[in-house]
Order: sequence, then structure tokens, then C-alpha cells
Amino acid sequence: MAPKEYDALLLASFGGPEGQEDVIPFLRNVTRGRGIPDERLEEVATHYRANGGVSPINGQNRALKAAIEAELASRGMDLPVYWGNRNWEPYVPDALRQMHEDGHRRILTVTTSAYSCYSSCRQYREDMGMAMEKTGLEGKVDLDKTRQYFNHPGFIAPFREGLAADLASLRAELGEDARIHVLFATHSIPVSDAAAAGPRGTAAALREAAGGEPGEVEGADVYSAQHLDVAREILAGVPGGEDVDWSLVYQSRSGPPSVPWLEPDINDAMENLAGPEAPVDETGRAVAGFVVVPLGFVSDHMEVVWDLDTEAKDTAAELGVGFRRTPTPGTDPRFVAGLVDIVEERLGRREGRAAQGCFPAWYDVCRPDCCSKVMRDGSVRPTTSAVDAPVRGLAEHQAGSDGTAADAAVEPPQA
Ligand SMILES: CC1=C(CCC(=O)O)c2cc3nc(cc4[nH]c(cc5[nH]c(cc1n2)c(C)c5CCC(=O)O)c(CCC(=O)O)c4C)C(CCC(=O)O)=C3C
Ligand SMILES: [Fe+2]
Repeated sequence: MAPKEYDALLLASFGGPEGQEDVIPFLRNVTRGRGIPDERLEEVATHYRANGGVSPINGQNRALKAAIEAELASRGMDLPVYWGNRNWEPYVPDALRQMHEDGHRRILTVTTSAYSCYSSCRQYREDMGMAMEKTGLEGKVDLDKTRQYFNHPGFIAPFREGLAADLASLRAELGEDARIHVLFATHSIPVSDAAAAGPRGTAAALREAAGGEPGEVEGADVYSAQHLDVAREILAGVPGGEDVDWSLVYQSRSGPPSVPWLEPDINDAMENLAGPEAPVDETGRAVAGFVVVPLGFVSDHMEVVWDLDTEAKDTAAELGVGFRRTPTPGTDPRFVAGLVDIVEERLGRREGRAAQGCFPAWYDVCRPDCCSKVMRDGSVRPTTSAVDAPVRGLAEHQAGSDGTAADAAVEPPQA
């Protein structure tokens, strides 16, 4: 995409409750119109209740915002950072209104979500599109979004370091010859969301290459293929990583049981790998410990501290095996610098677009039908930051275009 003189950044995230009285209203916001059973909401509420009704995610986003501000300042970049969430205060429309009031017109959004799927790509663009409509700022500000950064070296490096450290510490505990299995954990999503992840056409190509259907064969969809590739990239940077047993597993499933989601669930996988029925390897060793790498997540929020540090850890204890959970990128300086590098790319101040693994740097502007989803009531929500986004920004407005694909200046991802 042609460089633009962005004048402010919007850090967009999921949001979370700040006290007991926020928990249920927050969960209603998250699940509005999505058929999550009440029992599941009650269960998830207990995770927040146990933590005083407070999600760790808001504190982590305040810290990330401060770290991005510091990195921008250290590079002499004068770009104020605002913060807006999908599901809790401060909400995206309020942040957008404030940015406009403060005189900003060309806004670049950075999200706390690394991969391609409805929840982590399009839903953020919907938040932005709906905020443009709600605030009446369509045609008055540009609201663009940075590329998905799953394969950026700044995202991968902290996982490599964490895995190397946890492998070493688990080996020290269990012995050098102990059999350790690495579980790369990400959020499960409906199989239909996985099948629609990424731009139109990419999924079909991956399905063909993988020789199967999404949900049946790993890598037959953009979401799992991106995760598998990042897992390999993490391992490639870890001493002895090429000899380690590993698998990609899924967590935090919700939705009605009748709807298929990506599997295996992390706890089932642990049971299968280290339970009484589990096969021993060629030297007769059973799995003695797990290192869990939460490669699907940016910070140690509730999905990490509950589903991994509480539930998966309990599963390991029941199985009588060792357990480590590596840190997420959080405010790791390499991650923060990587995000600011991506911002500099969009300002046209950087040569090249860093990416590692088999995928090129992802699209600055989403391609047609990217991470598409038809709502349960049959509606399709407005989005920004895509060639086929119906919500027009300042640039399209000034150019007198109708904001359709033919008018948008887009380039394919470049390696
Ligand atoms: C792919 C993905 C990410 C990773 C990418 C990213 O980070 O964006 C993610 C992150 C998060 N998910 C979070 C929390 C929740 N997700 C839910 C529900 C869902 N997530 C989904 C997907 C994802 N979710 C889906 C397909 C659903 C069901 C349908 C729906 O409702 O969209 C529900 C409802 C109850 C339940 O769990 O069933 C909650 C409470 C929090 C906040 C944690 C905190 O507070 O610290 C975070 C960061
Ligand atoms: Fe979620």
C-alpha cells in the first residue's frame, strides 16, 4: 500500500472486566448474537470471579501502550497512541471520536491479534467499520490497520527464548534423557471460521496442498497453516529443537457442541500423549513432561492464565508429568520494536517487510473476502482496511471514489 502520513495510532484489543460487577455485562458483550450456551458463560465467569472480576488483559494493554509510546519516542516519531476495545471500556468508537476531536485524520490501527481468522482479523475491521458509522466519521478520517504479524521475527523471538529456557529447566528437573513433548497452543475456532480464514482462494490452495478438509487435516486452512509454520520457526531457533516431539493443540473452545471446532483440545492431547494408554517411544520412554508454548496469544491474559496455567497444569499434575508454560510476547522489547517497525513500513520509512517461515509478510490491506463470516441473522457487517471494505475513509472520500476494490491502491504481500 502506498505510504501515508499517519498522525496517530489506535491500539485495538479485546477488552476485559475491571471488577466483579463488570463480568456478566462483559460476557454478554462478547457473546452477543453468537449462541454461546449460558452454562459456558457461567463457567467462564468463574475464571474472572476467581481473579476479583478483573481480567489481566487491560493492565497488559496499558503496559503495551506505554512500551509502544516509549519505542516511538526513542525513534523520534511523533505519533500519539490511543487505546480502544471491542468488548469493554475504553471502546473503539469512543477512542475514535476522541482522536478526531484531537485533530487526527489518518489513523493506523495495531491490534493485539497475530493470525488470520474472523476473531483476530475481520472482527477488528468490523469494530473499526462499525465505529466509523457510529461516530459519523466515515469519509472524515482514514482508519487503516497494520498487517497480521504472526510471522514477524519480533513476535517469534520471545517464544524461541522462552521455549529454550523451559526445555532446559524441565530437563534439569526430569533428567537429560526424559521424553519431553512440546505443545504449541492456540485458541480453537469453529472449523467453518478456519475454512474461511485469509483471503479468498488461499484456503482452497492450502486444502489442495494438504490433501484434506479443514478440521480433518492440519494445515488445510490458513489459520492452522500459519500456526504450524510459526511452530516450526520457533523450534528452528531453539538448541536441539529439530529433535523435539511436538504438536499443535487447541484450547478455550466454546459454542454449542453440535458445531465442530478445531481439535485436539490441549487436555485431550495431553491425556493421549501421557495417559495410561499412551504409546512409549522406540526406546521405551513415556512422555515425562510438557512444555506449552502459547503461540496463539500476545499476552498472558485470562485464556492463558486460566486455560493453561490452571486447567492444563492440573491435567499434567493428574497425569503425574512435568509442566512448563512459556511466556507470551507481552511487552518484550523485540515484540514492541517489531510492531513499531510495521508502523514505519506503512509510513514508507522502512526498507523491506520482515517475515520468516513459508508465508510472506501478510497483506497491509486485506484482500477480497478476507476471513469472511456471515452473521447468524444473515447480515454482513461493515469493515475498513480491505479492498472490498464498504466503509470509506478520508482518502477515498477526497478522491471521490466509491471505495470499491477497483479504487483501492493495494499490493500483494511482498517477501
Ligand atoms: C482466535 C481467538 C483469540 C485469539 C486472538 C485474539 O487475541 O484476538 C481470542 C482471544 C481472546 N478471547 C478472550 C475471551 C473470550 N473469548 C470468547 C469466545 C470466543 N473466542 C474466540 C476466538 C478467539 N478469542 C471465538 C471463536 C469465540 C466464540 C465466539 C465468540 O464469542 O466470538 C469468550 C466467550 C466465552 C467463552 O469463552 O466461550 C471470552 C470471554 C480474550 C480475553 C481474555 C481476558 O479477558 O483476559 C481474548 C484475548
Ligand atoms: Fe476468545
